[in-house]
Amino acid sequence: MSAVVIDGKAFAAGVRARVASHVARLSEEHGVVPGLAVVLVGEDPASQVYVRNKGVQTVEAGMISFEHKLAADTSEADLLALVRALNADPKVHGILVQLPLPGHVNADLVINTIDPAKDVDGFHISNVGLLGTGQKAMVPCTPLGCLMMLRAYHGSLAGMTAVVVGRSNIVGKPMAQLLLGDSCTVTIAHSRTRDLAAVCRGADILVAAVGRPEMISGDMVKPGATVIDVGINRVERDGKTRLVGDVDFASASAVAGAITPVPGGVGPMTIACLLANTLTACCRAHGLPEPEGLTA
Ligand SMILES: Nc1nc2c(c(=O)[nH]1)N[C@@H](CN(C=O)c1ccc(C(=O)N[C@@H](CCC(=O)O)C(=O)O)cc1)CN2
Repeated sequence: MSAVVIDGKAFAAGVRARVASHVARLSEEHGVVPGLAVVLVGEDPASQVYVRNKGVQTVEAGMISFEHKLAADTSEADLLALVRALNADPKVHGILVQLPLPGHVNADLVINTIDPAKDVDGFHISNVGLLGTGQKAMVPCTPLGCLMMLRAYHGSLAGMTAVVVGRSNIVGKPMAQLLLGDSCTVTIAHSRTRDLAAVCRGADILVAAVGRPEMISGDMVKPGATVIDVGINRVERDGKTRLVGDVDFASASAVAGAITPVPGGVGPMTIACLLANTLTACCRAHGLPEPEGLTA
């Protein structure tokens, strides 16, 4: 293996520490404490773990955590009523509805009912539009985390060729917008891209967000490229469940210049950036200066 392994766990700890020190100053100097409300509908085991970790890390950062755990058969109308109540609550600066939602609920409707200023996931159509037009937005946490790590590793990204494999609203599309905003030349590739391997081999920065275990192999990586693996896939190996990314780490790390592992790469940055977004939303709500280096 020749690639530098980018330690997302350590990087995320640094982001959380910076958030915590800004939160402490906010409370001392202005008497303001950021509040994050997380809504979980149902009992999906992975979602339960993510929501628990969000609550713990919110409190560790000195913020207030409001958890709303609703039964899987909660009606769409009741969920919308809760979102509207959180919109109106001045102690709540950030609102996150954990995805996926049960099938009987219209996820787009729920997300678009969140006050865009409190939409710390950055999924509301207003924030999507603001990001796409280069205006001040709430930025989705996972792509924001990837951008922070890329900036820290490279300094300027200007002029680099970036390929994002995956076109989801949560990761692929906002990631491409952020890289474009940092003056990369960006291609969004996907499962129907012709000669995907050749497209990927053109990338100085290769972001894999396809949701297919170990699909990106070393022969698809340009020598020296930076590979960011957003995938979180649970697979059965030798009778055990293992977590793997969308990148085949063994072969890709032999070719890449730098690579994020799974676990311990992009994943921990998702919650760290959620805390950063909650702090940003709180500062904006109170007309206070935003924390530097924690936004796009
Ligand atoms: N409303 C949202 N729902 C979901 C989001 C989101 O950003 N907003 N993202 C994912 C889940 N997610 C946070 O919600 C999340 C995923 C992964 C991790 C993480 O730290 N992963 C670890 C491994 C953890 C494990 O063992 O499972 C890693 O990669 O090292 C944090 C948060 C879907 N839903």
